[in-house]
Amino acid sequence: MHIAKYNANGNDFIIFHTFVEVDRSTLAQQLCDRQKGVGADGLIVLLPHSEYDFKWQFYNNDGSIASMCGNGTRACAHYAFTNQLADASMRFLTGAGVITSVVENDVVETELTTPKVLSESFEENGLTWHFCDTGVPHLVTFVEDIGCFDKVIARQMRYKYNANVNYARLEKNALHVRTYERGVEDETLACGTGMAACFYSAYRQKLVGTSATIYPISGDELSLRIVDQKLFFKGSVQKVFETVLDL
Ligand SMILES: N[C@@H](CCC[C@H](N)C(=O)O)C(=O)O
Repeated sequence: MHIAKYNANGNDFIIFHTFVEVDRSTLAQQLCDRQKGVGADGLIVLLPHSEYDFKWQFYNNDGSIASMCGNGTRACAHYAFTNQLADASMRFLTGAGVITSVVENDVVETELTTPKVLSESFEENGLTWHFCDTGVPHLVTFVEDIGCFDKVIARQMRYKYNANVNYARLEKNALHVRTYERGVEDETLACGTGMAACFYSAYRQKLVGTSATIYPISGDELSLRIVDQKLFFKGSVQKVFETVLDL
Protein backbone atom coordinates (compact mmCIF):
# COMPACT_ATOMS: atom_id res chain seq x y z
CA MET A 1 0.00 0.00 0.00
CA HIS A 2 1.27 3.44 -0.97
CA ILE A 3 0.93 5.83 2.00
CA ALA A 4 1.80 9.47 2.60
CA LYS A 5 2.61 11.22 5.85
CA TYR A 6 1.37 14.81 6.11
CA ASN A 7 2.02 17.66 8.49
CA ALA A 8 -0.74 20.22 8.91
CA ASN A 9 0.73 22.84 11.22
CA GLY A 10 1.88 20.23 13.72
CA ASN A 11 -1.18 17.97 13.45
CA ASP A 12 0.15 14.96 11.54
CA PHE A 13 -1.65 12.34 9.49
CA ILE A 14 -1.09 9.14 7.56
CA ILE A 15 -3.10 9.15 4.33
CA PHE A 16 -3.85 6.59 1.64
CA HIS A 17 -6.60 5.82 -0.87
CA THR A 18 -8.22 2.51 -1.66
CA PHE A 19 -11.37 0.95 -3.14
CA VAL A 20 -11.77 -1.32 -0.12
CA GLU A 21 -14.02 -0.09 2.68
CA VAL A 22 -13.37 -1.97 5.92
CA ASP A 23 -12.98 -1.05 9.59
CA ARG A 24 -9.41 0.23 9.98
CA SER A 25 -9.50 1.04 13.68
CA THR A 26 -6.77 -1.47 14.58
CA LEU A 27 -4.66 -0.42 11.60
CA ALA A 28 -5.01 3.22 12.71
CA GLN A 29 -3.73 2.35 16.18
CA GLN A 30 -0.79 0.43 14.72
CA LEU A 31 0.21 3.00 12.10
CA CYS A 32 -0.29 6.03 14.37
CA ASP A 33 1.79 4.56 17.22
CA ARG A 34 4.82 6.85 17.61
CA GLN A 35 7.11 4.09 18.88
CA LYS A 36 6.00 0.98 16.97
CA GLY A 37 4.41 2.54 13.88
CA VAL A 38 4.83 5.46 11.53
CA GLY A 39 3.47 7.86 14.14
CA ALA A 40 0.63 10.34 13.62
CA ASP A 41 -2.32 12.04 15.29
CA GLY A 42 -4.68 10.37 12.82
CA LEU A 43 -5.24 8.09 9.85
CA ILE A 44 -7.22 9.27 6.81
CA VAL A 45 -8.46 6.82 4.18
CA LEU A 46 -9.96 8.12 0.93
CA LEU A 47 -12.65 6.00 -0.71
CA PRO A 48 -14.60 6.45 -3.94
CA HIS A 49 -18.02 8.12 -3.81
CA SER A 50 -20.67 8.35 -6.54
CA GLU A 51 -21.73 11.94 -5.77
CA TYR A 52 -18.63 13.64 -4.38
CA ASP A 53 -14.96 13.58 -5.35
CA PHE A 54 -14.41 10.99 -2.61
CA LYS A 55 -15.41 10.20 0.96
CA TRP A 56 -13.09 9.70 3.89
CA GLN A 57 -12.68 7.51 6.93
CA PHE A 58 -11.00 9.43 9.75
CA TYR A 59 -9.42 7.66 12.73
CA ASN A 60 -7.76 9.27 15.71
CA ASN A 61 -4.38 8.06 16.99
CA ASP A 62 -6.13 5.64 19.39
CA GLY A 63 -8.25 4.07 16.61
CA SER A 64 -11.46 5.90 17.51
CA ILE A 65 -13.51 7.37 14.66
CA ALA A 66 -14.00 11.14 14.51
CA SER A 67 -16.63 12.75 12.32
CA MET A 68 -14.41 15.70 11.41
CA CYS A 69 -10.85 16.96 11.53
CA GLY A 70 -10.15 20.47 10.26
CA ASN A 71 -6.43 20.07 9.70
CA GLY A 72 -7.08 16.60 8.29
CA THR A 73 -9.38 18.06 5.61
CA ARG A 74 -6.61 20.34 4.41
CA ALA A 75 -3.97 17.57 4.34
CA CYS A 76 -6.41 15.18 2.68
CA ALA A 77 -7.39 17.73 0.01
CA HIS A 78 -3.72 18.30 -0.83
CA TYR A 79 -3.22 14.53 -1.05
CA ALA A 80 -6.30 14.11 -3.30
CA PHE A 81 -5.19 16.87 -5.67
CA THR A 82 -1.57 15.67 -5.79
CA ASN A 83 -2.71 12.13 -6.56
CA GLN A 84 -5.19 13.33 -9.22
CA LEU A 85 -8.20 12.06 -7.28
CA ALA A 86 -9.81 15.52 -7.44
CA ASP A 87 -9.43 18.96 -9.00
CA ALA A 88 -7.94 21.80 -6.94
CA SER A 89 -11.44 22.71 -5.81
CA MET A 90 -13.17 19.64 -4.41
CA ARG A 91 -16.09 18.37 -2.36
CA PHE A 92 -15.84 15.29 -0.20
CA LEU A 93 -17.96 13.49 2.34
CA THR A 94 -16.96 13.21 5.99
CA GLY A 95 -18.87 11.89 9.01
CA ALA A 96 -19.90 15.48 9.80
CA GLY A 97 -21.11 16.30 6.29
CA VAL A 98 -19.81 17.56 2.96
CA ILE A 99 -16.60 19.58 3.01
CA THR A 100 -15.32 21.93 0.32
CA SER A 101 -11.58 22.49 0.03
CA VAL A 102 -9.49 24.54 -2.37
CA VAL A 103 -5.81 23.74 -2.91
CA GLU A 104 -3.37 26.42 -4.04
CA ASN A 105 0.20 25.12 -3.95
CA ASP A 106 0.84 24.24 -0.29
CA VAL A 107 -2.01 26.35 1.04
CA VAL A 108 -5.41 24.77 1.48
CA GLU A 109 -8.65 26.46 2.52
CA THR A 110 -11.55 24.38 3.81
CA GLU A 111 -15.13 25.42 4.36
CA LEU A 112 -15.98 23.64 7.59
CA THR A 113 -19.42 22.39 8.61
CA THR A 114 -21.81 24.99 10.03
CA PRO A 115 -20.85 25.63 13.67
CA LYS A 116 -23.38 24.88 16.42
CA VAL A 117 -23.53 26.16 19.98
CA LEU A 118 -23.90 23.14 22.28
CA SER A 119 -24.71 24.92 25.55
CA GLU A 120 -24.77 28.23 27.35
CA SER A 121 -21.36 29.32 28.64
CA PHE A 122 -20.65 27.96 32.12
CA GLU A 123 -18.11 28.18 34.96
CA GLU A 124 -16.06 25.18 36.03
CA ASN A 125 -12.62 24.74 37.58
CA GLY A 126 -12.45 28.53 38.03
CA LEU A 127 -12.72 29.10 34.26
CA THR A 128 -15.52 30.19 31.91
CA TRP A 129 -16.23 27.62 29.22
CA HIS A 130 -17.92 27.98 25.83
CA PHE A 131 -19.16 24.79 24.19
CA CYS A 132 -19.65 24.42 20.45
CA ASP A 133 -19.44 21.92 17.60
CA THR A 134 -17.29 22.72 14.60
CA GLY A 135 -17.58 19.18 13.21
CA VAL A 136 -16.62 17.66 16.55
CA PRO A 137 -17.39 19.04 20.05
CA HIS A 138 -15.02 21.60 21.58
CA LEU A 139 -14.84 23.34 24.94
CA VAL A 140 -13.16 26.75 24.79
CA THR A 141 -11.86 28.92 27.60
CA PHE A 142 -10.22 32.34 27.15
CA VAL A 143 -7.20 32.97 29.38
CA GLU A 144 -4.71 35.79 29.92
CA ASP A 145 -1.69 33.49 29.67
CA ILE A 146 -1.67 30.47 27.41
CA GLY A 147 1.04 29.02 29.69
CA CYS A 148 -1.70 28.26 32.23
CA PHE A 149 -2.93 25.40 30.00
CA ASP A 150 -3.53 22.64 32.55
CA LYS A 151 -3.51 19.10 31.18
CA VAL A 152 -5.13 17.67 34.32
CA ILE A 153 -8.10 20.05 34.05
CA ALA A 154 -8.23 19.60 30.26
CA ARG A 155 -8.33 15.81 30.61
CA GLN A 156 -11.01 15.98 33.29
CA MET A 157 -13.18 18.28 31.12
CA ARG A 158 -12.54 16.11 28.04
CA TYR A 159 -13.99 13.01 29.73
CA LYS A 160 -16.81 14.80 31.55
CA TYR A 161 -18.10 16.44 28.33
CA ASN A 162 -16.71 13.98 25.75
CA ALA A 163 -15.14 16.94 23.97
CA ASN A 164 -11.82 18.36 22.86
CA VAL A 165 -10.59 21.13 25.18
CA ASN A 166 -9.05 24.44 24.11
CA TYR A 167 -7.34 27.29 25.94
CA ALA A 168 -7.15 30.50 23.89
CA ARG A 169 -5.49 33.84 24.44
CA LEU A 170 -6.78 36.86 22.59
CA GLU A 171 -4.26 39.38 21.27
CA LYS A 172 -5.83 42.14 19.16
CA ASN A 173 -7.43 40.24 16.28
CA ALA A 174 -5.32 37.13 16.79
CA LEU A 175 -5.84 34.02 18.89
CA HIS A 176 -3.17 31.81 20.43
CA VAL A 177 -4.59 28.33 20.96
CA ARG A 178 -3.63 25.16 22.83
CA THR A 179 -5.76 22.04 22.44
CA TYR A 180 -6.15 18.78 24.34
CA GLU A 181 -7.42 16.36 21.71
CA ARG A 182 -9.87 13.56 22.24
CA GLY A 183 -8.59 10.35 20.61
CA VAL A 184 -4.98 11.42 20.96
CA GLU A 185 -5.56 11.91 24.70
CA ASP A 186 -2.93 14.58 24.93
CA GLU A 187 -2.17 18.09 23.80
CA THR A 188 -1.47 18.20 20.05
CA LEU A 189 0.56 20.86 18.26
CA ALA A 190 -2.53 22.10 16.42
CA CYS A 191 -6.20 21.23 16.02
CA GLY A 192 -8.19 22.76 13.18
CA THR A 193 -11.71 22.34 14.54
CA GLY A 194 -10.31 23.54 17.90
CA MET A 195 -8.94 26.74 16.35
CA ALA A 196 -12.28 27.15 14.57
CA ALA A 197 -14.17 26.69 17.86
CA CYS A 198 -11.98 29.33 19.56
CA PHE A 199 -12.53 31.75 16.67
CA TYR A 200 -16.28 31.09 16.59
CA SER A 201 -16.61 31.54 20.39
CA ALA A 202 -14.60 34.78 20.23
CA TYR A 203 -16.66 35.99 17.26
CA ARG A 204 -19.94 35.30 19.07
CA GLN A 205 -18.74 37.38 22.00
CA LYS A 206 -17.59 40.16 19.64
CA LEU A 207 -13.98 39.71 20.78
CA VAL A 208 -12.84 39.40 17.14
CA GLY A 209 -14.27 40.55 13.83
CA THR A 210 -15.29 38.34 10.92
CA SER A 211 -11.72 37.12 10.41
CA ALA A 212 -8.73 36.44 12.63
CA THR A 213 -5.20 35.08 12.58
CA ILE A 214 -4.71 31.94 14.64
CA TYR A 215 -1.49 30.63 16.17
CA PRO A 216 -1.53 27.04 17.44
CA ILE A 217 1.21 25.95 19.82
CA SER A 218 3.30 24.75 16.82
CA GLY A 219 3.85 28.47 16.13
CA ASP A 220 2.39 28.31 12.62
CA GLU A 221 0.00 30.96 11.37
CA LEU A 222 -3.46 30.14 10.04
CA SER A 223 -6.53 32.18 9.27
CA LEU A 224 -10.21 31.80 9.97
CA ARG A 225 -13.10 33.83 8.62
CA ILE A 226 -16.85 33.62 8.92
CA VAL A 227 -19.18 34.42 6.02
CA ASP A 228 -22.95 33.87 6.33
CA GLN A 229 -22.41 31.57 9.35
CA LYS A 230 -19.90 29.48 7.37
CA LEU A 231 -16.35 29.03 8.69
CA PHE A 232 -13.42 29.11 6.27
CA PHE A 233 -10.13 27.76 7.58
CA LYS A 234 -6.86 28.34 5.71
CA GLY A 235 -3.23 27.37 6.17
CA SER A 236 -0.34 25.46 4.69
CA VAL A 237 0.28 21.71 4.73
CA GLN A 238 3.37 19.67 3.87
CA LYS A 239 3.77 16.16 2.58
CA VAL A 240 6.53 14.83 4.85
CA PHE A 241 7.20 11.59 2.97
CA GLU A 242 5.63 8.83 0.90
CA THR A 243 6.40 5.15 1.18
CA VAL A 244 5.05 1.71 0.39
CA LEU A 245 3.93 -0.45 3.32
CA ASP A 246 2.82 -4.07 3.34
CA LEU A 247 -0.64 -3.55 4.92
N1 LIG B 1 -7.20 17.33 14.89
C1 LIG B 1 -8.49 17.49 14.38
C2 LIG B 1 -9.61 16.98 15.23
C3 LIG B 1 -9.67 15.45 15.20
C4 LIG B 1 -10.85 14.85 15.90
C5 LIG B 1 -10.79 14.99 17.39
N2 LIG B 1 -9.60 14.44 17.94
C6 LIG B 1 -12.02 14.30 17.99
O1 LIG B 1 -12.03 13.07 18.18
O2 LIG B 1 -12.99 15.00 18.27
C7 LIG B 1 -8.70 18.85 13.78
O3 LIG B 1 -7.74 19.40 13.20
O4 LIG B 1 -9.82 19.35 13.77
